[in-house]
Amino acid sequence: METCSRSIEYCHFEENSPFQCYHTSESAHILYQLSNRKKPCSSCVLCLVSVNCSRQKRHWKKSATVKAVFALCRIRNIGIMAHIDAGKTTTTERMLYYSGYIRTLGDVDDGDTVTDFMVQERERGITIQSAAVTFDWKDYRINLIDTPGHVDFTLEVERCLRVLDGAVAVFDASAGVEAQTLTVWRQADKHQIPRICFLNKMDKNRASFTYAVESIKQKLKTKPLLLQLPIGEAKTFRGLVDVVTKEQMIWKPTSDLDDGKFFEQKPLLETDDPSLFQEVQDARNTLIEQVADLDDEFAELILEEHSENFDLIPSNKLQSAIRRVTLAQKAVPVLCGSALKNKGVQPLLDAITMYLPAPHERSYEFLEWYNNDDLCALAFKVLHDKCRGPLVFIRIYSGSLKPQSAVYNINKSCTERMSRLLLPFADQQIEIPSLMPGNIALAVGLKQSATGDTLVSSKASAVAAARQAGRSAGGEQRNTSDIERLLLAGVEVPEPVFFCTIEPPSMAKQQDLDNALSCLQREDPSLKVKIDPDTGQTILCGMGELHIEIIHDRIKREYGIETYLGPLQVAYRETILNAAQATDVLDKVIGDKRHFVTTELEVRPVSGERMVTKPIIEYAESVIEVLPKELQEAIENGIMNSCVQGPLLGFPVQDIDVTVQSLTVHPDTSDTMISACISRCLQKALKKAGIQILEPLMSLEITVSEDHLSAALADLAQRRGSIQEIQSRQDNKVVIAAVPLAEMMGYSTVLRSLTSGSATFTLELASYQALNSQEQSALLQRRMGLV
Ligand SMILES: Nc1nc2c(ncn2[C@@H]2O[C@H](COP(=O)(O)OP(=O)(O)OP(=O)(O)O)[C@@H](O)[C@H]2O)c(=O)[nH]1
Repeated sequence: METCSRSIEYCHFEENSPFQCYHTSESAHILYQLSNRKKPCSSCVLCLVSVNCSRQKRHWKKSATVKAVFALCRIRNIGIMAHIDAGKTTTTERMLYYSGYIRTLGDVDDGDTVTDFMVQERERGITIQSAAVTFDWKDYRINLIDTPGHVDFTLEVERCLRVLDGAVAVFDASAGVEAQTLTVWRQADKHQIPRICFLNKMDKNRASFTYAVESIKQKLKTKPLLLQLPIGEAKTFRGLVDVVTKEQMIWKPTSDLDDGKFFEQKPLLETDDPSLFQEVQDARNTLIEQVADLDDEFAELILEEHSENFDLIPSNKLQSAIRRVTLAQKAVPVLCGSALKNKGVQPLLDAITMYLPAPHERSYEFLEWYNNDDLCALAFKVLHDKCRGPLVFIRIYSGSLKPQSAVYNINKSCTERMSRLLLPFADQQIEIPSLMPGNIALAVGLKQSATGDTLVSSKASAVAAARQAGRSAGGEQRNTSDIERLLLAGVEVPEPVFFCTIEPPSMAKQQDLDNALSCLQREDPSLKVKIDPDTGQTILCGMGELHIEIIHDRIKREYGIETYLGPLQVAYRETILNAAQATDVLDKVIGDKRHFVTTELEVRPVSGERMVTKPIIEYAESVIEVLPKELQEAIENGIMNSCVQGPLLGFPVQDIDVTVQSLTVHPDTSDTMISACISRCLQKALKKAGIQILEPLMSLEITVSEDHLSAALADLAQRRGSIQEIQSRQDNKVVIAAVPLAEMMGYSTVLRSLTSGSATFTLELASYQALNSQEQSALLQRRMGLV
């Protein structure tokens, strides 16, 4: 080891490390990651930049030393995900405390945690926005994202999962797998994210390690690898045994401050507790067999060297095999603890560094399309800061980013300049001189970039990458799909299910409200804002009652506008009952040009398991043979526009097939006129086909004690609910039902009073179902103000 003479703080050099030291400014030096593509020179491994965190002095270390850049293999981009209230925020808070970034432990119930920093989060004790926190643990850089558990904020979870390399799924050990865990687990499957399970709340009365593990096996259909066994359960829970090393970890209060920082770690001996010793021995053998079944390299090692005695298998060999199995997503390590009682979080941090992947261990097909130095980054979240404007969270995959540099936004087709780069420490940010692949940071100064946008070095590099993408797909030519592939897998924004009007206190405030809504939309793509074409009113569309309530609250607190919300309404859909045809003629002279279109369209209902939100567009052979490409776009725009507002109640039209049977267009006709004619013709055809209103059907899961079960069921019967299953979960009953969303307004208050606050529920969109004719005419009358 030698020390770099030009470093401001200090900087170690190590032979053959893939880093090079650069001195870019007076105040800081950075390390440049060479990612095997450039020649290694004498290299920096660690670079420390001293940072002062002046805000939140009570909470934060006065001067936290933050390493500017880490070796790629020592970075972990990790998410914490779970069902609401499983303890994600509490666990994150402990991680920050043990890693030394906060001096006192915050508590969700006292509203003083670091990651739940929005006023609404602190008041309600829930996570709404995902918060990115960067901290270091034993020479590893952990970029951790605490995600919301409430279904109304599922999109927020999805958005974050895309930039993560690994995740910790937190469970309430007394409840096992709950509804929202299943949702986020499926999301993580979709993004192929290796995971670790943490069975939290082992101190709770009904906590059961065995029950929780069984429910992971059954409901998540995964293979749990038990890396720890609890010592005691519920009130007697006091520590863990590491199954791999057979070491016990016991947390004992050392002083008045029972913060769990210090714990006793020593080998578990047979004399300590013979039955626990045997249990651990058995668990280790089972673990070895499980891993050997899933990993050939480990199986070979056992067969060749240790088939006689598993005890002699070195822990590090077993750990490496567990790591390989976890990265390949063949199984999931399971750990346990109690974040609230400060037990088990340090071993969880060790497991994150040991078993979850570094950025370079994940494979991204799109990286092949970029040259080595070319920037490829994803904007995955936008926050609005009153002083600094929009702050864009960026995950960088290749190339590097520096303050004051220009980037090309592929989604927006524009070049933007960022002014500064910041490391996110919950609501505090620390300025950094550059950003290397695998890292997450905040960019200041990007005016256009929104959640989900792909950023590259320049337009030329986007075009070159598109060409490369086209070549690897086997095509010669660059086409739209190549460009689309360059956009790093878009987040699917679910359609909102609720809407209501929103009005400013006076017309003078309308502009301010519009600004606030556009900022909030850039942050949250699941929030939709529309203008009612008949009344001119602004309409707010969201994912649930809580979502709209939070938006309303934020407009008041963050933008100082007291708005009025109209009654919350359900976002229905329209579809057609039969096939029908319609014709239309548009003949208009504007200036010296004659716009002339005649068309005939046929609509047919599409049936199937899955709903088809966008219309399927087809052309009769006689049309497609002579149809120029430019006209096709105008036709499709007309069809899409028409489907946004159905002819009966103005709700989006779904599950339809539209065939263009004939089309005649005068040469001078503009595209707008073609779209208008097609749109009008389609409305006619839809009306003729008979409109069916569809309502959102929700999947409801209520966890309720046996005493209150009948009250909850009786209430459900009045809400047109159909009970699908009643399961037992420890001492509770879990009711799974399907209920129309229209019947669920204010449900949380009703359920609370029916069950004395003991029941919890989750509500998730399952499908859309047809209203019967009585319900449909009642709805029509209500909408027309007749009842
Ligand atoms: N008994 C017990 N309670 C815990 C534990 N961890 C968290 N809690 C409590 O569980 C509740 C929820 O904790 P949070 O950390 O906010 O859970 P969360 O998963 O972040 O919740 P959302 O962000 O709303 O999804 C709080 O009342 C915590 O005090 C634990 O280990 N044991």
